[in-house]
Amino acid sequence: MSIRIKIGTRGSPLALAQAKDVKQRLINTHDELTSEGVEIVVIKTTGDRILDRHLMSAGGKGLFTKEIEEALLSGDIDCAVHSCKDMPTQLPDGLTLSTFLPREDNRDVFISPVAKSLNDLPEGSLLGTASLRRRALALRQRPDLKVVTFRGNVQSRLRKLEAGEAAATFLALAGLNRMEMADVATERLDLERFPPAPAQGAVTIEIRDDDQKMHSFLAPLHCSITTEQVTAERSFLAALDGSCRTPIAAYAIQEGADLVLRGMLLSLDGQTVFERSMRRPREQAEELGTAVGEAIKEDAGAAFFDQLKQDIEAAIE
Ligand SMILES: NCc1[nH]cc(CCC(=O)O)c1CC(=O)O
Repeated sequence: MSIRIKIGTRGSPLALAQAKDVKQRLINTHDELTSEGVEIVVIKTTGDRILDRHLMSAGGKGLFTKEIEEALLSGDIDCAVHSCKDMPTQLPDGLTLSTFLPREDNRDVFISPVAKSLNDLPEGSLLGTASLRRRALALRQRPDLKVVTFRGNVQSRLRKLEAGEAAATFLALAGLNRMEMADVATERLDLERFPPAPAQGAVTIEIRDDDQKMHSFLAPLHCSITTEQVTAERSFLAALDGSCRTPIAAYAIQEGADLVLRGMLLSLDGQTVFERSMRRPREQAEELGTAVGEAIKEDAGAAFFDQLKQDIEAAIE
């Protein structure tokens, strides 16, 4: 009997590259599965339609997953492939992130036609980014820069840069690698100086949580190292702010039997930075994320969060 699987995904070139990668991995690990047996179903999300407003004023991360999750719950698709960093920390009832693929490089890159590095940008240059984290990290180093919101997929952001709408932008190296476009990067930013978003560089597969068959079917694709890292990073995010309206960075790495998580919270102008690094046994990834998040929350204090909220509301259109 032939197997048929429907994989749901957004339609951006990056999302399609990731869905095709999952399809290929499934075919490689399941002899009984043919290319015709796997259908990639492109689903347009609210987030893809809203291009005129800042994402966060329109409602945040869930906008890119809502329609896909509805298709999953209704049985129109069997699984959904996502960039893990775009996933809200809370999923709808009945759904779960069952599988994490081996992680790509999680660093950000700096891209500019006019400067070799962030430090080399002319005084007062325009930076194009919609990410509060990238904005804060850049301003921390270069408070003289001005920020303009860059939305849309990787290709459209690069077109805006080309058209001179900003002097520089930042992108995730992972996405560029997956689209074989890493040569557009001007400078690779190191993790210490420019820490990534929680879960950056990881692809995850979402399924119905009672779908044992799909869970076992996807098992050969699962990477436990990535799962530990991403679990710690997302639990850090959840402890601080599940809504992603916060300039937050985090990355976890294994050191022997331990997992070490570095988390960072910044003011929008990058001039105030709270950071913590903690270690726990690898099987306590979730607790590690919570501990780092709680510690930073306490360091920052309620007044910091009140001010941050005001700054963000004033900054986004
Ligand atoms: N928000 C869009 C998004 N979601 C995931 C990636 C990159 C791929 C990844 O982090 O896995 C990107 C583009 C970018 O930030 O450059």
